[in-house]
Amino acid sequence: MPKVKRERQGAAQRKGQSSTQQAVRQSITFNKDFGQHILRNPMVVQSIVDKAAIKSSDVVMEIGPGTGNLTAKLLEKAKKVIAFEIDPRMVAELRKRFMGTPYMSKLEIIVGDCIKSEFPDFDVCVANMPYQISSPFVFKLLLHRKFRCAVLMFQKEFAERLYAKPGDKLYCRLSANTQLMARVAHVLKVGKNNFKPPPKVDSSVVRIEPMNPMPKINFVEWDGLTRILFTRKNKTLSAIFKSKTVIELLSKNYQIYCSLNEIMVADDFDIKAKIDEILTECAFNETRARTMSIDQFLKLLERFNANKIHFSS
Ligand SMILES: C[S@@+](CC[C@H](N)C(=O)[O-])C[C@H]1O[C@@H](n2cnc3c(N)ncnc32)[C@H](O)[C@@H]1O
Repeated sequence: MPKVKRERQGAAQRKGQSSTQQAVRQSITFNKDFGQHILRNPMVVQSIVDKAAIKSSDVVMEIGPGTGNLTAKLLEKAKKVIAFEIDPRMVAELRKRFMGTPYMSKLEIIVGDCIKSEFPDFDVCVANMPYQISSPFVFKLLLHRKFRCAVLMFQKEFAERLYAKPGDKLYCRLSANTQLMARVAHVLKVGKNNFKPPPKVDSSVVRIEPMNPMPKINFVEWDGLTRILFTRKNKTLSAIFKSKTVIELLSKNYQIYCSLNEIMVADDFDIKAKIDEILTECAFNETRARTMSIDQFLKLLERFNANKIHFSS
């Protein structure tokens, strides 16, 4: 072994690090394209695992185990850990780290992109994942539904949008979509220096618990409504539903739904009058998306759909 490697190893041993951790430190160059920022603060690792409240009967799905700092703690608690890792070099490091330990039999590694792969059955999800996949991952996870909780690290600003409340500056479509399907709580802020190499941004950990039962709604309709409202989140609903583009879209769908139900085909005037009636009945004329609660969106959607006004054709 070259002299410099032996010396580094000696220093690491004095700091009480295991030989597997040292091997990892010496052999990997981190790939920015895969968002590889290794969590190196054991206290943060422990807080994440504690918040996940893992039972000994749980299957944990981990996204992006990297060199395995979180994985090691998850394996201590869970019945099984299924880890998605896109980078084969990291997979090799993981195998090196856990090979020959009692944990290896509890660890299943899926080599590939977690966004493009089907999720296995799991109870708890834990992830310090690359921030570029945050948004598609959250939606994939929420639509998967069948899990108890997820404890996830995100870029701080993304996390803040997940749990922002109506009226908060960061409240947006992401907040409403997420909170429709889950309870989201902030767990911990994590500064850049807790990672190696340090990212350019600060991070936050959130805990997500899917609603049980999930609201029984048509998500395409929900998405259509919230998309229209949040792209104009500072405008009153009354102004939004007077806009030519919005009325054109809704009239087209209205005609389709009316003819499906063998109702006489309506013109733009009919739909405008109906929308006016609904907004007045719900007292939403002066309401703006940026202050609307999930229940208010649901109420508006229900009233629109009950009157054959749809956001998808
Ligand atoms: C921020 S690092 C975290 C590593 C480790 N969990 C930790 O906390 O130290 C993100 C990890 O996710 C992996 N990764 C990136 N994109 C991925 C994807 N689409 N699917 C699965 N893993 C991915 C990277 O290779 C990297 O190991």
